[in-house]
Amino acid sequence: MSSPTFPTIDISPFLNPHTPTPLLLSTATSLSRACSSPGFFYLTNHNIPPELCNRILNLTRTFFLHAPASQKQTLLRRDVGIGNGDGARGYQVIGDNVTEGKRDWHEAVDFYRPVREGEPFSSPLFPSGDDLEGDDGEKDGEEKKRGLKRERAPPYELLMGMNQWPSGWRDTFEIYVREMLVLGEAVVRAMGVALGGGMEGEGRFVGVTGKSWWVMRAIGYPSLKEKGEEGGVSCGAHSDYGCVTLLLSDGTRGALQAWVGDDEGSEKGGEGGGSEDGDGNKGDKGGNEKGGRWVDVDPVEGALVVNIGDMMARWSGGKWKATRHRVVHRGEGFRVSVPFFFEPDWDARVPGGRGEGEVVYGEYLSGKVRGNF
Ligand SMILES: O=C(O)CCC(=O)C(=O)O
Ligand SMILES: [Fe+2]
Repeated sequence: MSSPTFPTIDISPFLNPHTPTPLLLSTATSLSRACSSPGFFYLTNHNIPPELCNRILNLTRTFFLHAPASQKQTLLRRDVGIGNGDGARGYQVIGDNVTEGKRDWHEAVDFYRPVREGEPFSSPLFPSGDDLEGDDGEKDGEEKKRGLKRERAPPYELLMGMNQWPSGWRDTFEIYVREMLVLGEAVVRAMGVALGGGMEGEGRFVGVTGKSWWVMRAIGYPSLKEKGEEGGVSCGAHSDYGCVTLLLSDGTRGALQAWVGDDEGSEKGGEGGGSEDGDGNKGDKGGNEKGGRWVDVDPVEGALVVNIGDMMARWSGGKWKATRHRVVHRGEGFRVSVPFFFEPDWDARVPGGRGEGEVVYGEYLSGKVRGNF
């Protein structure tokens, strides 16, 4: 497969409060070009310390390769109504997801925004608004001081449970989440400028992502070769369905691939046909392979790989693409990646896409996770 020509966006102008306007505008223009086509790009000067990224990847690798089966069993994602299950958070074994009749050859731990007091607002999924968040990294100290912190007890509604942290992960990953939220906000400010045609657009997405219902997946991919699954996929073709995906991965090459070359990668691309995944971050699967090709999106030292999801494609009025991608790891070694999905607020209203009306993001996400779509 030929080398990718994915663009690089230096996001530092949007992280520095003293950046002169012309530089902000030119960054936004480059970003817009990258989001229109190919819909994947490298993000540099993002301010995430390299040591933190390494710690995240090392914790992930060590857990998947060395954690005792009993720990994985304890963290298992469970269905709503079963123990502490919320149908979303927790550990998934290899082969849990099936795409086009083939098992996705990865294991993963999924985390979501902690559920906080009074959130997510008017959702019928969470009518009381009374529960306090027990695993809230951001307000942890403050809540403890005020004597408010307590664990919420199961049973949980769909998506409303507690994050299941492997031992030794929580402190480091919560720092990482905070960094990702700062970065995500900078990226959507730049996107607002890009779509708004000037600096007045900068706040456009801040109001609908300020309480981002983020998702983070820590993923482990054994080589398909080692498992005798050469014909299979590590993660089947899909578009992400939220706003912006910020992907950290190890140095494995030739694994992540993006569909480049036609518009079929956008929201309703392809003929469907993917089966339910329930991963909490996947848009449409399946695909029509005419008129384009799969191109490797190899890791670049110090850069994050970024792509946009279906919700941002909708907000762009179809100008930008939620490019389909997949992972096919047939090389050597065990690959790890940690995508962070910077998503809309639970109650954000997102305009209709092709053939679909407006959606409230939390309801849309619930439908995806429940597998009704
Ligand atoms: O592991 C990767 O490189 C990408 C994973 C992915 O596309 C996803 O989880 O949505
Ligand atoms: Fe994805």
